[in-house]
Amino acid sequence: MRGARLLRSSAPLLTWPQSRRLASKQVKGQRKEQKKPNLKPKVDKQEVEIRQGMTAAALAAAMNRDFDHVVEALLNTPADLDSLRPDSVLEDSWIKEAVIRSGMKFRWAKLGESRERPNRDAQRRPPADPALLVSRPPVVTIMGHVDHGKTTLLDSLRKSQLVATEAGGITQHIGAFLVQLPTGERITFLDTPGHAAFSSMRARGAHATDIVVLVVAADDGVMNQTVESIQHAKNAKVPIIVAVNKCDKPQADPQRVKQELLAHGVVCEEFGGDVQAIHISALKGDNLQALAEATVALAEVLELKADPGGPVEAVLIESRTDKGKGPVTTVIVQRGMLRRGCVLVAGRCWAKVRFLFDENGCAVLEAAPSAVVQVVGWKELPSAGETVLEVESEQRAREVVEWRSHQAEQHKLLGEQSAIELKQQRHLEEYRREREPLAHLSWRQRRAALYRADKIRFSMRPSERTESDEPGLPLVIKGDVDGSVKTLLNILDGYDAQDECRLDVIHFGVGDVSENDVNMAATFGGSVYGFNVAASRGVTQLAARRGVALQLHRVIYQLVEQLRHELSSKLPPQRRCSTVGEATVLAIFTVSVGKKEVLVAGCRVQKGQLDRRLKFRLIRGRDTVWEGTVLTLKHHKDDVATAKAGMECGVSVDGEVDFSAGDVIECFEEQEVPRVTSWDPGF
Ligand SMILES: Nc1nc2c(ncn2[C@@H]2O[C@H](COP(=O)(O)OP(=O)(O)OP(=O)(O)O)[C@@H](O)[C@H]2O)c(=O)[nH]1
Repeated sequence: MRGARLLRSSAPLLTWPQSRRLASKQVKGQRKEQKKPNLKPKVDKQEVEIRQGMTAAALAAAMNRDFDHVVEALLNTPADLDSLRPDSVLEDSWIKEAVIRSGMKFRWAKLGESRERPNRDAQRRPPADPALLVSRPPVVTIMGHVDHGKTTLLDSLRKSQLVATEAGGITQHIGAFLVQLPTGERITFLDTPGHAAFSSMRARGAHATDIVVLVVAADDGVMNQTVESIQHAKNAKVPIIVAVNKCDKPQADPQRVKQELLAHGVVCEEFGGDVQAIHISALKGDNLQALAEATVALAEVLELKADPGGPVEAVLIESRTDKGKGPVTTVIVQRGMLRRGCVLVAGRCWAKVRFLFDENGCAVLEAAPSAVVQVVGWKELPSAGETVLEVESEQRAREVVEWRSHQAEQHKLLGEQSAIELKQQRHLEEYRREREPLAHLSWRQRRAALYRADKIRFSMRPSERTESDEPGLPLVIKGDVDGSVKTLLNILDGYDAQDECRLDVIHFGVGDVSENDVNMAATFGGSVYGFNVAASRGVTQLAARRGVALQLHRVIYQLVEQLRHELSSKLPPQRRCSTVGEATVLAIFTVSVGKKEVLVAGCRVQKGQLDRRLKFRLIRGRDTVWEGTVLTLKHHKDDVATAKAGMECGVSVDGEVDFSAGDVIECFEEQEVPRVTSWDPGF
C-alpha cells in the first residue's frame, strides 16, 4: 500500500489545503475551457532535472514554479496533499507525476560523472601466444595442521639453500624464497605457512600458488586443519604433494596418515592415486631433497609456463615500510621480465622501480617469471594480494591510480547512498505506522496531536523555560524526513544526564536548516543539529555570525558523538587534587609579629615538599579540620618558598587554626580536568 493514500481527509470541514484545492480546481477548469478551442502549435516541452528525495520546494524550483504549483499539479491524485509542505520529501512517483502533469518532461540527474568517464584502468594482458611460452619454476605454498612442522620445514629448506648456494649472508624474510636443486631446477616457496595466508591471497584473486605441500605429522595423523587445507587446495584447483613429517619419531606411522588421507579424497600413489607422499623429517632435514624432486616432477607434469616478454604482471605477496628504503614490497613475477626502471601499478599505488633485491638482500638487475624479488621505489605502500602491472610511463601510472581512486570513491558514495536510502525507507515506514491512528484527523488537528505528544517529552516552548546558571544545551533538531526526526527525538528521550547538563529541544522539524532555525538557536544560546539535511551558504554564514554551532551529519552515530562532545564541553571542569607534600606537626608555639601573637606549627616534612604558593589542609585522624593558604613558611628564621622532605619548618596560617601535635599538614595542588557527559546512548 502506498503511504500517500493513508492521509486523505474525510472531514466535512474544509482545511486550508482543501479550500486551496477547490480554488485551484476552479481556476484549472476555467483554463481548460479557454484552452479547448485553441490548437496551439507544438512547442518543445520544458525539461526538468529531478533527483531522488527532492522536497516539494526543490521540485518547484527545478520547474521554475512556486510551491502552490506543485500542490496544484498533484490535485486529484492519491498524493497526501494535506500534509504536503515545501520541505516535504516527495516520493519518486509524485515527482514524476507533478512534472508530467505540468506539461513538462523530466530527466533524472546523474549520480556522478563516473559513468561517463572512460575506463583508464590497467588490465592484465590476454593469454600469450603458446609459441612465446617458456618453462618457469613452480610456486609452492606449505599448508597443514598446527604444529605439524610447516615452519620447521620452511626453515630447513631455506638453510639447505644457504649451504648449497654458499650465499653466507643473512637470509631475510621477504615472503618467499627460492630453492635450487643440484640439477639446476628451481622452486619458489612462499614462506608464510598456513591456509590463512593462502586463502587471503586467493580472496583477492591472486592465484600465486601452483602446488601445495601438505605437511602431516606422522605421529598425529590427519587433523582438522589438514582437512581444511585439502579443501582450500581443491577449491583453488591446486595439486597436492604430501609431506609426511616427523618420521624420525618412534611413534611415527606414515602408513596410517596415507590411509586417513584417503577418506578426504587424497589418494597417494601406493593406493593407486596420483598424489606423491614423501616421508621426511623437517627437524633433521631427512629426505628434503626427495620432497624437492617430487615438486619438480609434479611441476613438469603441470607444464608450468609463462611468457617472459612484454609488460610485467606480478602478484604482491608482502609489503612493509623500511626505515631506509621506504615502502618495500615482495612480488612474484608471473609474466614479463621485471627490471629496474619499470613503472608499476598495484591497487592505488605506483612505483618506478629503483632497486630489486633477492631474499639474500643482493641487488638483482631483473626477475623472470616465478622469481621472488623485493621492489623498492613505491610512492605509497600497496597491500599484499594486489596484482602488480607494468605500465608504459609514470604519467600512465598516475592516470591509472587516479582512475582507481575515483572508482573507489564512487563505490563508497554509492554504498553510503544506499545505506541512507535504506534508513530513510525504514524511518518512513515507522513514521507511517505511527501516523496511521491519526489518519482520520485534518492536517491541523494532526500537527496539534503530534505536538502534544512530543511536548510531554520535551519542554520546548520558550515561555516554559527558566533562566538558570546550570549548564544547559538548547537544541534545534532538523531531519530529512519525519522518521529521522523521530529517531533523533527517541534517542534524546533516553538522555539521562539532566542533572549534569540540561538538554532542551527548543524546536524540531523536517527539511534543510533555515535562517529561522539558526535565529531560534541563537536566541537561546543553543546549537542546530541536522541529520541528512543541508544548510545554504547564507544560513551557514548566519550561523557563523551569530555564533551558533551548526552540526550536519549523515550518520546518526556521528551526530550523537558530536552531541556528547558538546554536552561534555558544557560541564564545569572537575577539580582534581594531587598531594605534593606531607608534614607532621611536632610542636606548637607562638611568635609575636608586631603586637599580634601568631600560632606556629613546627613540622617535619615527611614526603615531597611543602610549597608556600600552593594550598594546604590540616588532617587530624581521618578528618580534614582546615583547608586554605599559609601565611608563612619558615626554615629556622628564614622565609622559604618550599620545604623539602626531611626538613623542619614552621607553618603559620591566616586565621584561627587549632594545631595540635600529631596533626598532618598536607600541601596539595589543584587541577581542573575536563569532564565527559555520563550520558551513554548505547551505540
Ligand atoms: N621430531 C620432530 N619434531 C618436529 C619435526 N618437525 C617439526 N617438529 C617439531 O614440531 C613442533 C612444531 O613445529 P612447527 O614447525 O612450529 O609447526 P608448525 O606447523 O609451523 O606450527 P604452527 O606455526 O603453530 O602452525 C616444533 O617443536 C618442532 O621442533 C620433525 O620432523 N621431527
